[in-house]
Amino acid sequence: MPYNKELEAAKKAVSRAARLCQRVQEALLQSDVQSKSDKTPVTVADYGSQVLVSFVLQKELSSESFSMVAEEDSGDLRKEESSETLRRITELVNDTLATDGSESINALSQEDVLSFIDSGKSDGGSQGRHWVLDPIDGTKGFLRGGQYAIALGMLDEGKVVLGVLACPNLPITSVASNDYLTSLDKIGSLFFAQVGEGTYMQSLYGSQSSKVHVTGTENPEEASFFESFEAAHTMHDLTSLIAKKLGVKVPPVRIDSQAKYGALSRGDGAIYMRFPHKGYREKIWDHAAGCIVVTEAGGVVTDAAGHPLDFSKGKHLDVDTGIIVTNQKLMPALLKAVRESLQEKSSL
Ligand SMILES: Nc1ncnc2c1ncn2[C@@H]1O[C@H](COP(=O)(O)O)[C@@H](O)[C@H]1OP(=O)(O)O
Ligand SMILES: [Mg+2]
Ligand SMILES: [Mg+2]
Ligand SMILES: [Mg+2]
Repeated sequence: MPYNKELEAAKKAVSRAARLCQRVQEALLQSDVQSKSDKTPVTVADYGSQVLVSFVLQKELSSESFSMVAEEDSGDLRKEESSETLRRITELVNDTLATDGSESINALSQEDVLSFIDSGKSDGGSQGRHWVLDPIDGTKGFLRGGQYAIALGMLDEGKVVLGVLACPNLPITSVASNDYLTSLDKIGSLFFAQVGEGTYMQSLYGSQSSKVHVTGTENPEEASFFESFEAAHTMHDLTSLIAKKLGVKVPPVRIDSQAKYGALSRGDGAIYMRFPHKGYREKIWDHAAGCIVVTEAGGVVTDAAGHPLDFSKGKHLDVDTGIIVTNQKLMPALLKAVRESLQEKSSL
């Protein structure tokens, strides 16, 4: 398969980054939380995860040219007041690499750490290959001890051709209802897909993978839907109006991050809706990996007008109003419910 080598490197990279994130989540200290200039929480784990993914990909694929579009940059970390944070990230990255133990490497210096973060500075686009990384997607979920994902995709000529989602807190069995919050099942799911080859899932700690499919349901009354946990990230009133019009009976399952795409790809729920508040612009790293994981599992991802997502335009995704995800059978009815709800809302 054309992207096998890249897929193996991507799985290795996100699995390592997931271990680093778990260590930080377990020992989450107030001092690990910083604020970027846009006021979103960013932790040593976001930076550390980006360093590890970047490091592993470049090491495993050393013969290929490397371009990556990633969420974090080193600007704030280069400021004097961040020297303790930079020291902690460097220590965390080196400890994670050392406890992995699979190969001997020289410890990374603080300068190496900054430069691995900055190797995610590409703008992507419609030509050549570009990795697309969200080192921690769902930072708010991460800080709350909830769901988050390390999301890594690859673009080739503007199309997403592979995607890997590590979801360290997602049970490997279904999260079809809000009971997942108290699930005692084994947690840690890894989803991966490459174009034309389907989507697979395995435990984050095992190698046995199995093919997954979106649900085949045609009946909205049986369909459950996923949406953001955070009300600031999606209009919960709009999604509940759409769900009502469609005939969905069960309450929404609220999960942080692209773990929603993973859960949908294995049929835990049938619909994912995301309608950010006015003025928010979507980024490619928030959807690239999730999008291919769902489409290769038989699902459909479009904007509110039914257009496929276009990842070839740089860092941003320009979508009409919001993003909707479901299976092929339910999509026509979902699009109709979305259209009617948006009209109703705009006439209020
Ligand atoms: N105001 C906002 N509206 C919508 N999405 C946001 C907003 N602020 C941050 N995000 C991003 O939304 C995604 C999480 O959405 P959710 O968990 O609700 O599905 C994350 O990528 C998060 O960024 P980040 O990667 O920094 O956590
Ligand atoms: Mg962020
Ligand atoms: Mg994100
Ligand atoms: Mg992030």
